[in-house]
Amino acid sequence: MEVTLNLENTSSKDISIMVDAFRASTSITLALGKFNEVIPTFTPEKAKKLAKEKNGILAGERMGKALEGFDMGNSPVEINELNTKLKTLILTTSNGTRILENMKSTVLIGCFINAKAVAKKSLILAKENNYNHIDVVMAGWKGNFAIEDFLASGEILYWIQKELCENHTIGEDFDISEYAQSAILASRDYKKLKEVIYNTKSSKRLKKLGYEKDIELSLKKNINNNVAIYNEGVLKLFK
Ligand SMILES: O=C(O)[C@H](CS(=O)(=O)O)OP(=O)(O)O
Ligand SMILES: [Mg+2]
Repeated sequence: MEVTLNLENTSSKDISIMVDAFRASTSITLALGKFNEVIPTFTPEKAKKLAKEKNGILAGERMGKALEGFDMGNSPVEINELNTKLKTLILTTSNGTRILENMKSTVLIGCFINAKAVAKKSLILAKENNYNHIDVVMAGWKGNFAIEDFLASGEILYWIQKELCENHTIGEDFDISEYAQSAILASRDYKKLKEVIYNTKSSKRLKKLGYEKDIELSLKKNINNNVAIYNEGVLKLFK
């Protein structure tokens, strides 16, 4: 079993865990507690068209700001407070949903709030399908490194490493890349982690737009067991 970490593009044909802590992964994870399915689109135009066809809630942002004519932006707090009978959420975001387009492996969605759950599910999926490569893929910001995704990936990788160490021998049965090991090490001091993330460009941009509560919620560790799996263009709960 090979466990790696990448930015934006996956190196695995087996399993990729897309990590966009602020905010697409957190939004999708919480949305699957409200909706049967989340359909990510790569453009706002496609999102509008699909929302009509599917009679779904239309959610999306660019640069953090809710898109004109949409029902809502990409706020996990707002998604969590939704009260709707509709069963489909259409979501288009600047980074997280966009990078799904090029992923040819089985894709799970990870973030701080479901880190332990997505780590466990990825190993179950690997075992069931005889997969040998789990790649954690940071969404970043417009192709650039974003520390919140690095540290959220570190939390997910910590649980993958813990599970593997309990049942296997490192270096013989599995290998964790040095990049992935760096994320695990960097994510261990939770107090320091929150301090650093609250002062990032992403946090400053979201605070300026009035989304401070999204930052707070997205940084909570392991409060939710929803794990989304991406199949034929649709995100559903991986049961
Ligand atoms: O909606 C978000 O939080 C971000 C946009 S930005 O980084 O705030 O500009 O999109 P995401 O695709 O969730 O990273
Ligand atoms: Mg983001």
